[in-house]
Amino acid sequence: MSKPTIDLLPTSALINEDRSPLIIAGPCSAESEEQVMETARLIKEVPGVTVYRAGIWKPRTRPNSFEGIGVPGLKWLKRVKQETGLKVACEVANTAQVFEALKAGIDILWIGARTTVNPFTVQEIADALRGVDIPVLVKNPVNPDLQLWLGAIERLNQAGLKQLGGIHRGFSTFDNAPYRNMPKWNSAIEFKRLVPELPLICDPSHIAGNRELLQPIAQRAMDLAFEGLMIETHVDPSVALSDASQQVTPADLKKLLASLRFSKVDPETEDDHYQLEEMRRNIDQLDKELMEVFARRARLSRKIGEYKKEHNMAILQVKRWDQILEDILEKANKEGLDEKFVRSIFQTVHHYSINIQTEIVNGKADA
Ligand SMILES: O=C(O)C(=O)C[C@]1(C(=O)O)C=C[C@@H](O)C=C1
Repeated sequence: MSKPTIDLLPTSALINEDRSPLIIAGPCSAESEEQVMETARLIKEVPGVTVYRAGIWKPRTRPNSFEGIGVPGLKWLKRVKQETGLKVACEVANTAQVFEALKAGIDILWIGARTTVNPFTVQEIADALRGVDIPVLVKNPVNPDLQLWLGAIERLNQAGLKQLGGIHRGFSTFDNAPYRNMPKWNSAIEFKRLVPELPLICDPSHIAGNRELLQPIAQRAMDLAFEGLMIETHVDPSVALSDASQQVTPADLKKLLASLRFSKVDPETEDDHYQLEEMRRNIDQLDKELMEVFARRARLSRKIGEYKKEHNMAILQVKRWDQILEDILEKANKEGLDEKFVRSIFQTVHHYSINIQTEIVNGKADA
């Protein structure tokens, strides 16, 4: 996947000056003025939180559930801003909502996962924001499609928005257990590799779907050098009108944040990392050796492919493959390597070998 160029401001409301993680907290939905204000007063006391979030319009899967308080809730967010000094953020999903949010002086907007999937809507939102200098966070689309996610960010950027960021809220797949949305950390890592300049915030609440998993997910995000966290926080989650099981109290948010290990992002800025450099050179050497071994294996597979063609033999030799895998896993076990890891590598290697031979035998690779 080619790396897109996103033109961002060097400083933005989405990046803390000291590069500490941006912490966004607040209820899933604004429900009443009292709930919004009470939650905000308590969140204000949680160290690290600088942005208050609340859903004003809620895209619900089924009708007849709470779909958000709508425009009146914006006034409450304005009050939060005035009385606590926290920045305020809400989701927008169409142009009418964009205009209302801008009118109310909302500081940060975000685009939800169900909106990111639709380039028409994203383009309409981008057009509505043309010429407005407001930070916008874009949640990943529901499906694990990085191009769609990047495309939404590019649309906003091309409309002149230069304070942008992503929110990783997990992906909906066939089997999400034990999560509400699969984190697919590899996709997040690939996203970071493609747009390293773009701040990436993790939303453990929507990945987890329950309070219990929040801490390990948030820790993983910090270990993967995410630039921030968005955590749904409600003064009393037991009576929340939406997503009750994934919200925490401000007191629990404080405990959760205090439990996290925040590591230094870029060790290369330090002078004294000879040992690390030495180990990295060794890793680079091993990777080179792995490549050479893969190349030798591929050449052998090609030769076997030619032999199979000549002797009209089937490409897949299932007994042999079964034996190879069994031997490899036994060896992996002895070496103390994770079986799942080794199995998936060798399945990929075998699949590649089958493709090489298919091209030789049939003149084209399979899917
Ligand atoms: O042993 C063979 O017949 C091979 O072609 C090698 C190989 C492999 O790459 O491991 C490839 C295809 C077969 O299904 C089994 C094994």
